[in-house]
Amino acid sequence: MANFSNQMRLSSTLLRRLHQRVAAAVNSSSSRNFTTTEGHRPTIVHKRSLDILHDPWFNKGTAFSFTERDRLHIRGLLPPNVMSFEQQIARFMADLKRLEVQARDGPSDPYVLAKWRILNRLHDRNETLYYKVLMENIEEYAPIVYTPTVGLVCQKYSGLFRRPRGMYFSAEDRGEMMSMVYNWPADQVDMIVVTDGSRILGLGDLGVQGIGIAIGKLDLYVAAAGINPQRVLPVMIDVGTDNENLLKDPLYLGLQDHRLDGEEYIEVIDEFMEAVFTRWPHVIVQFEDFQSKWAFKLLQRYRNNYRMFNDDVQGTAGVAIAGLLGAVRAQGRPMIDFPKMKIVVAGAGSAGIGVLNAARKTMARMLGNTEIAFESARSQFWVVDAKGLITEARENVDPDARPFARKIKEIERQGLSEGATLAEVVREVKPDVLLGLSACGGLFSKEVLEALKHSTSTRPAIFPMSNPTRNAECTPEEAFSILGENIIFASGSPFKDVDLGNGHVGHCNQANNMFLFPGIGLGTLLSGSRIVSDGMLQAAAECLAAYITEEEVLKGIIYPSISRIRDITKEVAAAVVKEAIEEDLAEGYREMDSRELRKLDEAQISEFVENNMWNPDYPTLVYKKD
Ligand SMILES: NC(=O)c1ccc[n+]([C@@H]2O[C@H](COP(=O)([O-])OP(=O)(O)OC[C@H]3O[C@@H](n4cnc5c(N)ncnc54)[C@H](O)[C@@H]3O)[C@@H](O)[C@H]2O)c1
Ligand SMILES: O=C(O)C[C@H](O)C(=O)O
Ligand SMILES: [Mg+2]
Repeated sequence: MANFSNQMRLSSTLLRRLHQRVAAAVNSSSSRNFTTTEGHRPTIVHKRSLDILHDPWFNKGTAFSFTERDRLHIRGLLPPNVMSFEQQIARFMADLKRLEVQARDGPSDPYVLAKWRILNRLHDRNETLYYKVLMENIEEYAPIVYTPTVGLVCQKYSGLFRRPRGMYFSAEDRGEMMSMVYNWPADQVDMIVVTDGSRILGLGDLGVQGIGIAIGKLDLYVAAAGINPQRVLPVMIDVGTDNENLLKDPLYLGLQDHRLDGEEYIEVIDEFMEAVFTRWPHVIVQFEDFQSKWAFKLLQRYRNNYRMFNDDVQGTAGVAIAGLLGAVRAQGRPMIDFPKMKIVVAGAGSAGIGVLNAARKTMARMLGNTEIAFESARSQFWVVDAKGLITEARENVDPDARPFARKIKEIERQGLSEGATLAEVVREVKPDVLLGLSACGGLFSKEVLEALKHSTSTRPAIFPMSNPTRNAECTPEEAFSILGENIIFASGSPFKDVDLGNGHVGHCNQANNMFLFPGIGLGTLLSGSRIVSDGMLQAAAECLAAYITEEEVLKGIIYPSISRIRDITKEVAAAVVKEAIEEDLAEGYREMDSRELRKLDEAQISEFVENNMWNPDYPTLVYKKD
């Protein structure tokens, strides 16, 4: 008994001391005061902006009200849906429970998400270490921070969201963006990747959750292009969502309204562009995963006035051209034979049309760049979308696809008609290349691949370029097992090489715009070009095509391994700088003004690029009072 009461006395003394210590700490702290339990006196804080969000004592995350967000300069630094405490708890619990469900789904699912979470926490804690880890293990972790896992992350973003990253501009922020942009703490921003979340990979409309793709792309900007991580900005423009599940989901972090459309939509994007280019006149804006309907329109609207490009339209086109030229070489033929290739493309969205336009232009250039050459190149393509083969007989054909609609007479001679299935088209056309940008997993079915056996090519090429993995039009196992080893295989998401037995290996290339966009961005930045010209994009694609040696190409290797991404990015950036100088677009970067730039030879341009790439090393820190 005596012992027990002694213990009680001891613990109450301890408690009292603890209280005294906390009270003393609170009183002596200059930045932290606490509300007393009695009443609702405000807490005085001496911080604003990200410092508040990064302080576990004060941070309320998505529960900050709009007036508080304005008061504390954090408007735009959080997703727009203000959540209650109860909703926050429900979101956290749903995420925790989901992990248990996934653990029963199969071994790979929880594994990749768990890796993403661990990497993400490191990203929040120590960026230098994060990028060091990513760069030194790029083959292993690019598929986690980028395609395909980033797709899963976007799908589950409401649950995974912890510390905000990047900026959110929403339809509710109309009229406010010019001031909101100053809430971002960095005075210099080199690269913005922006999405409206309307077509994330092949996963459709993911609304505000699409911010994950902008973050993933910028990870590659840092790791591959050496853009300083303090100068990248992922942006989500939340104009609502047409995803019915998200509209109903009480835990969704974005605006729960249908998407803005027409003029209203354009006004929001215009306002965003004006705001970011006002604060950072030299920034480069990469448009990412906008639905096709807007991808082309916005590109045309901004490309002559702003430093911007659309990765899905232009980056993908360049990567595909490089691969197609590789596929010609892999047959032991010279690149100049490219205009003879018969190409079937499944998918006529932003990516498919981007590839078709660029391939047609490349063919025309090789044929002398005349009107006739451009016209005749058109007949090398057969385009199949969700409604089948596109012909001139199609009603309401999308204006961007119209130039590729086949003439009825032509296709009748080939035994085809409007809306013919992909298998029918492949059977009749016997193409050299079958390229998929349809977001339709398994589209290259057994029947389609069997039909490709009759290709007139000595080494047909199969490009199931849709992402993520589940959306790939076929797997390498399916392609190699049906068509044998004498093919070229290139997919958008990574696959492992296939063991074909007897020491033979079916090589899996990754045909992903990651081999171009970081170099296009870096080259544009360092050249100081005011726009991203067709010539600069073409130079980037040609550089990628030339990067692969004759020996590799004959082995079926038409893209570099991702382990070489930093090196190829440096080369691509140098090619872009060179082209910008030749086109007289280069205005220079920092002390390297346009005159100095023009004096550089090829080797010096490469050196200039390399010297301006950020490396993850710890600098020495010294404290200095403001
Ligand atoms: N590998 C890369 O670098 C890369 C780059 C960009 C886009 N992509 C992928 O390409 C895919 C498409 O992107 P998008 O922006 O063009 O999308 P989108 O939605 O604009 O276009 C999809 C197109 O596929 C067509 N389609 C749908 N079902 C079809 C079917 N059964 N048969 C034939 N066509 C069909 C649609 O009619 C449409 O024309 C996505 O999965 C995306 O991840 C890959
Ligand atoms: O994000 C990728 O992996 C490639 C491409 O931009 C896509 O939209 O699929
Ligand atoms: Mg994309």
